[in-house]
Amino acid sequence: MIEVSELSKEYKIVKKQPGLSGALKSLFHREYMTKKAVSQISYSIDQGELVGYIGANGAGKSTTIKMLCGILTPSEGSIRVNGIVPYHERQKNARNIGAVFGQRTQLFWDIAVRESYDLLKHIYQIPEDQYKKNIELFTEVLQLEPLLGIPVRQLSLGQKMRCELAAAFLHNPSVVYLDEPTIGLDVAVKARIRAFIREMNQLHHTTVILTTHDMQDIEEICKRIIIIDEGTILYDGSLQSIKDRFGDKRVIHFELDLQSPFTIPAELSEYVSLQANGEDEEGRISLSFSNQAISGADVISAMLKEYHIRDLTIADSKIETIVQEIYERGV
Ligand SMILES: Nc1ncnc2c1ncn2[C@@H]1O[C@H](COP(=O)(O)OP(=O)(O)OP(=O)(O)O)[C@@H](O)[C@H]1O
Repeated sequence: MIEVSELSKEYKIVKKQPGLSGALKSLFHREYMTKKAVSQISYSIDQGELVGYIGANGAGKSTTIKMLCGILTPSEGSIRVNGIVPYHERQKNARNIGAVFGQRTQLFWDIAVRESYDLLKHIYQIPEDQYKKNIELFTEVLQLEPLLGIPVRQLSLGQKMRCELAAAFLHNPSVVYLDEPTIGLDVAVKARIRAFIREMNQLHHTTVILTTHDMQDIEEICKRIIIIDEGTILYDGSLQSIKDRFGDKRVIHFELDLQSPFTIPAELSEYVSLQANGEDEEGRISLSFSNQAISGADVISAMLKEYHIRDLTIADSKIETIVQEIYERGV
């Protein structure tokens, strides 16, 4: 139902000249350079799939989602969503999709939430019974009742996000794109939002493409993940198979009293590696290793012999660790 083939997107950006004279010069003569944000990606997604679209900052996730929604036109390649080319038929595509983009709102700022929903009902021509049913269900699952009479501008971030999600699903779209739907929210609101997304998928077989930096979102919602790095796909497959493949990876975060720069103790050098961010001024470092090769207890005891450890935490979310490893070292 979503077919992406050899998709690329380049941005044309103005080359900045240094200093005031450079700024003045560029008023008259602009030099451009291109930035390849997405490069030759291909995949297909079936109806009803829950896909996590993940990658480090600047990897190309939002650019891809914007092309899927029809907001941006690809530089090369093609997209079809339910047979529609989104950037050619934006309006037709919009009837089939829902979207939530982080901080931006599709609700009307100055009117009560319920009135925004009424307007969306007219825009999408949602039949009365479907509208009523959805409002009732969404109000219950997302606990919207106390919010419906309030203008969007008076809502907190978490309240607004719950209202946004309801708006995105109101017309029973076949695909919903969610860009960071849980960013900055408290644990209870995150849980409610995740439960809502799962319920919508079960009820209507809605396809959900979710970009997030929160690996708990991925664990709780997605069956498949696509990892993107510098515009290309690093991994596309089931969450379970990546866990099976990399599930032995562990990370321990240490806070050390360092007198000199950190070096890995000789007895660990074969088994552990220092994570890419190295050490910070507080003496914090992270070591990753395979627990097939060495146990966490042995890593800690070797560290204790050489360093004074102020504190340590063992990374608790496996997928978090795996993804960090993949971002740093590839698949
Ligand atoms: N409008 C734009 N003009 C020029 N370059 C852009 C534009 N939008 C994004 N980019 C660049 O394209 C690359 C991919 O950006 P994109 O926003 O798709 O990444 P992302 O994976 O969504 O990142 P994040 O997790 O930080 O949201 C980045 O290098 C970014 O600087």
